[in-house]
Amino acid sequence: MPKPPGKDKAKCFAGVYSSATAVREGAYDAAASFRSPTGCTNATPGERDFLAWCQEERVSFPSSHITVLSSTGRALVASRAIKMGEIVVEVPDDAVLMADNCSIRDILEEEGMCKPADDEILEVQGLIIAVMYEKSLGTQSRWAPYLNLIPDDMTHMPLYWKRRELRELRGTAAFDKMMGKVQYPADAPTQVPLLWSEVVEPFIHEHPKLRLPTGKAGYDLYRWATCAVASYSFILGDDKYQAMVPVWDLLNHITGQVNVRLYHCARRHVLQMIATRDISQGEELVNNYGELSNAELLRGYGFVEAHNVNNHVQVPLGFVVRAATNVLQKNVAAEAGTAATGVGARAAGASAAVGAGHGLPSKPGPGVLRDRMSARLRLARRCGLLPPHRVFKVFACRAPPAIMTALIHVLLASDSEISTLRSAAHRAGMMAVAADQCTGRASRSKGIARSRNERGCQAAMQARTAAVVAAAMDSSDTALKRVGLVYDDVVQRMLGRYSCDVSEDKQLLAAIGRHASVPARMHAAVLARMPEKEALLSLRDSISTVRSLRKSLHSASGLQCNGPEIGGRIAVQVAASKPGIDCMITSLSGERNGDKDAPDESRFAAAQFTFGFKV
Ligand SMILES: C[S@@+](CC[C@H](N)C(=O)[O-])C[C@H]1O[C@@H](n2cnc3c(N)ncnc32)[C@H](O)[C@@H]1O
Repeated sequence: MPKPPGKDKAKCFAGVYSSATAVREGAYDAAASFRSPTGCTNATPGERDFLAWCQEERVSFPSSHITVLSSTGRALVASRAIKMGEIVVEVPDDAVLMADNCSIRDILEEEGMCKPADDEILEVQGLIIAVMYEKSLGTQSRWAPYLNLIPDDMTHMPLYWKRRELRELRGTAAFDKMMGKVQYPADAPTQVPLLWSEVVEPFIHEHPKLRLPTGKAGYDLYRWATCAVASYSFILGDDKYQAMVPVWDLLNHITGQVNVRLYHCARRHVLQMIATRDISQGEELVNNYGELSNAELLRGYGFVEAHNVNNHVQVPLGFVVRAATNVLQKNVAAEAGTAATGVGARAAGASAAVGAGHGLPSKPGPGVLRDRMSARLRLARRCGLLPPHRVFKVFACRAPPAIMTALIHVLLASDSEISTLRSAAHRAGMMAVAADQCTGRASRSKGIARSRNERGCQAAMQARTAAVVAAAMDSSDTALKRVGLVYDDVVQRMLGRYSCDVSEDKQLLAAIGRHASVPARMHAAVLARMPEKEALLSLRDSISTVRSLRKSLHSASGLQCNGPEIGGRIAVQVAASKPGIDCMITSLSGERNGDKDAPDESRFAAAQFTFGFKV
């Protein structure tokens, strides 16, 4: 069960939003089409200058114009019907603003803030300083008309929210990321006060000739530039150049409605936006900022959506490890208690039974448990069970990622189970490499160039992953019950971090639906945090029985892989330890290599495939 919110949390919620003075009736038109409570940009005074600047810089968007829409605010809209494949925006390479081409490029380079910097975070800070400097030059900057179009007012971004308002985001991915608690910290805004005091303020002091403001004025400019880079910049090309791209950045994001794609024409040195379908006159040109949840949209862009299929909750790896440690500890304690009172393990109930066979001393010190978890995490890493950026994404109404369940299984495994798992994974990896070498030779003889090493490693990793997932599927009901206890612990802890529970969020949204006036930031916070809680509650449902847990492994939703399918398949079949369990490829897509006589799956040169399990 989730921890009920403490008194202080309930008070904070009720005091601010439910009091008669705060909730005014009639200021919200729920019947109108959705408009994010925060973030819709207004027109800015400099639009005419910007259009003249675009002409000078040969930035063109002949089939569209800037307007302000009631649903998304300022936007780029088709002035006439646009055909699929038409170029709708063209920006010469040298019109973009980057750390590498700004007026203080040499200084930024000397300071290690241009590409390639030692740390990705410094590259982002390099662009932020470039934007600060160009902005501070005023009309002297080559990009002045462009920078003037970026709103001066960025207060929709949570970076400007008051502490009390930020508390409403507690528990969300937005909050954790802003605080630098989870995920890779490079992309802004994250740890802003820290980066200001450790990177940017010292830079300003060391370069007084640049006349960048210091103190509060300096921090204000830094905070604005951070928001501008977070919500208006792009990452270009394989080299991942962080850049401000005029006009490209006038497009809003609407999940599922993207109608352009981005392209770099190296021959003509221009960045292009190309229509991906026919677009009618008056229709908004829509970009895709990524598969982002409301919490992520809010942190990075300051807006939220009404219905966002990308909503999910991010479960930090650390939570899973801590929960597994707790479950182990409780089981050891329960067993010790059982032994002391002489009650049989069966009579002591599930708790003691699920701890059986962990092979730990009756009172393991924190060091013992830590070492044990570290060893299991090393195996998990080798088997591809650690998620990107150390967070698992869990969606409502979808099974939890199979690799998350498999990881918990590994974390709880006894020493003897671990050695069996290790050798199964090793065998699977070896088989994958061997199989890959065969298919690699065949592919090369057909003139398909692929990096053998890379493919081999990828195939081995996938096979090891499949082997440990297969082992988790194959484990006893008792072992899966242990996994369920860890999930319960994770869900409970995560739900306990929010400022209130989901029913309070629902009440608030219902009040908004009844035309109650609620502060915009509060409304946005609810739309960011409620789907996360719903995903956690749905996770709890989907792991409530051993059967559903087993099913979640069968769905193998975390096992979508890119790479050579043959190696994966053979190794997976070898890895399945019990007769009757077979792993097969359930879907294939990719580039066909043209060999009509080859078996079905080998006809794909670099395929995307999904492992499925058949029991
Ligand atoms: C890259 S800019 C897009 C252009 C921006 N509307 C403008 O006129 O300057 C990103 C910002 O646009 C706004 N935005 C983008 N998509 C939105 C949406 N679906 N609803 C509301 N605001 C949106 C947010 O303020 C976001 O920070």
